[in-house]
Amino acid sequence: MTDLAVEVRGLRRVYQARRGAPEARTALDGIDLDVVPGQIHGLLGPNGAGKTTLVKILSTVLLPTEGTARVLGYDVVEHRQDVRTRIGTVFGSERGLYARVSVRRNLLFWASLYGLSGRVGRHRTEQLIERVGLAERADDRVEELSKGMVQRVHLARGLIGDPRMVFLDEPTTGLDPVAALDFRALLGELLAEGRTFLLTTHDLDEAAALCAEVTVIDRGTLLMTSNVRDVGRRLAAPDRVDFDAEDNMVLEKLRGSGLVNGVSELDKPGRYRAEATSKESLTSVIRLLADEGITSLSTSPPTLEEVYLQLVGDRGMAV
Ligand SMILES: Nc1ncnc2c1ncn2[C@@H]1O[C@H](COP(=O)(O)OP(=O)(O)OP(=O)(O)O)[C@@H](O)[C@H]1O
Repeated sequence: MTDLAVEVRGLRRVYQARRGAPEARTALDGIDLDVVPGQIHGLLGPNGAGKTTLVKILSTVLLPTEGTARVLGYDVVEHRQDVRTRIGTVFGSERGLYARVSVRRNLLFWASLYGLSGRVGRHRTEQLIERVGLAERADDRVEELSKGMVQRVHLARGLIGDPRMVFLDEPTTGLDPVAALDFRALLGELLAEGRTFLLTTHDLDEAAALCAEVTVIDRGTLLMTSNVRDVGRRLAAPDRVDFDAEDNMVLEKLRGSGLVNGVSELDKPGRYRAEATSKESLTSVIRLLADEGITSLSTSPPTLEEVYLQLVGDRGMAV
């Protein structure tokens, strides 16, 4: 028995050719993934990378073509029901809720689908309504709510079975910044209760802020799994050096040194960023600056966004 919340090995999924789609399409081409319990694990990748396909297999909605996937120790094919009763799914789209029915009745309905008894279902429903901050709107129809409120109902629905593992597919898409922050704060609380989340998102700042680990996939293959803090160190990309300079001479010297790819001015006037050509040249850049009497130095590894862009490259826009 594994201690991992999600353990995926050699997972492939081919969508077979059919009328209207004459060619078979390989959405996942041998993915391995480990998700440590009690964390938010980010799943990143451009459109069509295979993220939704992976999440659908993990939530037992779709069968794999090859390979294995276990969720909370249970095989998604052989122990489908064990997986289903222990997971929650929150998809960013509007599916899964009855627009003309109240928040409360929607949740009661999902509680009964989950097999909760009337009393437990009612209790859980009231708890979750409170939890997601919708007590005053509980009798409103879902169609009368704002997008952010609907997302909260989705989250409440995903939590109705008190799942240990929650799959979130772009949960903050379309939310205003304040609503997105609220949503993230709520995730933080849920995390503290010992749940595990697999979060699909296109928002790299969100991933960097929320996730302990991130996995990047593209064209059905894994490009990287990394701890978010170490993500910048995963690439050969060299660090940057930020420094204050009053004198253009220093900038010219640096630019002519062959040690940097470029020097650019940052938001603050007089503060610059030099990108070293390699890890080795970084030391020489620092020495050169120090020799010029510049002491206000700080180095930083590439951000998640920079790493992502380097991995995915111009595939970001191409499908
Ligand atoms: N039902 C389907 N039938 C055929 N091909 C499909 C089906 N669902 C997805 N695909 C294909 O599988 C590939 C992966 O799609 P998937 O939806 O998993 O990507 P994604 O990473 O979730 O993309 P996005 O970020 O756009 O949501 C794509 O090429 C897509 O066209």
